[in-house]
Amino acid sequence: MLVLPAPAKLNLFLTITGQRADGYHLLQTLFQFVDFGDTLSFSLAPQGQLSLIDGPADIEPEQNLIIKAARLLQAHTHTQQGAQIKLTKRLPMGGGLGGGSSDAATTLLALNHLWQLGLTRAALAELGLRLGADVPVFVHGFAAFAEGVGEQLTAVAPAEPWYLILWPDISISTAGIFNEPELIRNSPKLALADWLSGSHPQGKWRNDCEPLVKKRHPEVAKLLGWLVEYAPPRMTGTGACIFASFDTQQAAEQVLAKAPSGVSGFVAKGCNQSPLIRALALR
Ligand SMILES: C[C@@](CO)(OP(=O)(O)O)[C@H](O)COP(=O)(O)OP(=O)(O)OC[C@H]1O[C@@H](n2ccc(N)nc2=O)[C@H](O)[C@@H]1O
Ligand SMILES: Nc1ncnc2c1ncn2[C@@H]1O[C@H](COP(=O)(O)OP(=O)(O)O)[C@@H](O)[C@H]1O
Repeated sequence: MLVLPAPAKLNLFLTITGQRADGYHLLQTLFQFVDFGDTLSFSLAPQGQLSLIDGPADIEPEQNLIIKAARLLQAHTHTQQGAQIKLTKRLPMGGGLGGGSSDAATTLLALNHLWQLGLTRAALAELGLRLGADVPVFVHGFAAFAEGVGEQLTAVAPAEPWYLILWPDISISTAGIFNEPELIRNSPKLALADWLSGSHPQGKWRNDCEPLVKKRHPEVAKLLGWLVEYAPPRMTGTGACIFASFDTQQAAEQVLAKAPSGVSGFVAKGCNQSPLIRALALR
């Protein structure tokens, strides 16, 4: 049996610089992983059979990105092999932590290993992009400045602080936010060096989705207003998760312990190499 993590990602900043003809948005974002997420277990099954244990009840197995990733790999390689996959879900869905995309990436890497397919990381990332714009960064597993729809990656090494990650009890649809006419879509496109030196005119840690999400989801605005009393808060992706960085685990835990009722969260360490890649390298 192969047991592997599917870590969360944070968008340390995120701007939208335009839109493609197919409707997808052009982004500039900084992805970093944290050492907390879902866990997946894989064992071999005969005759191409695929099954998922403990998938979220509100997602049909065939709609789950885990099964979609496995089927895509089967179709691409014509393998006759199957798998039984068990999911331990810890990340909130629709939280901007990329849990579904991370589950898909872990599935692609795990089954490539288990089925001995020999596909390269680049080939798996290309397949993954068909499942979601966020999948390639999880397949490559290095902290990255991303452009395009989030798939053009440049490795970077931002500081690795402790993060407090919090969310109100809501789920936000990524497609819903990207479909809103009011969304900021014309941020200036900056060179990576300018981003890193903090010379963005609208602030180094900007997230263009935040003003709209705050307007549509007052719970997020309220939580950002609460966290700012302790540390500068940011939002990841299209929300609903918000986060702040701390020098120590203890400092982050102390704020978590004071979180208002109805708010969930965890403390995790930022990591520039994904826990998934680390776990695979140790095998
Ligand atoms: C916004 C980001 C930032 O990291 O994070 P999340 O908030 O979802 O975690 C991602 O780009 C999300 O990636 P992912 O969640 O894989 O999105 P997808 O499934 O590919 O797309 C969902 C929908 O969002 C819109 N979409 C997504 C990405 C993008 N660059 N432009 C878009 O317009 C499209 O309408 C698409 O139908
Ligand atoms: N294994 C999975 N885990 C989470 N969400 C999944 C999964 N498979 C499909 N989905 C769908 O993908 C959507 C986006 O999920 P997720 O990646 O967790 O959030 P976000 O894109 O906001 O970071 C969910 O609302 C759900 O409908």
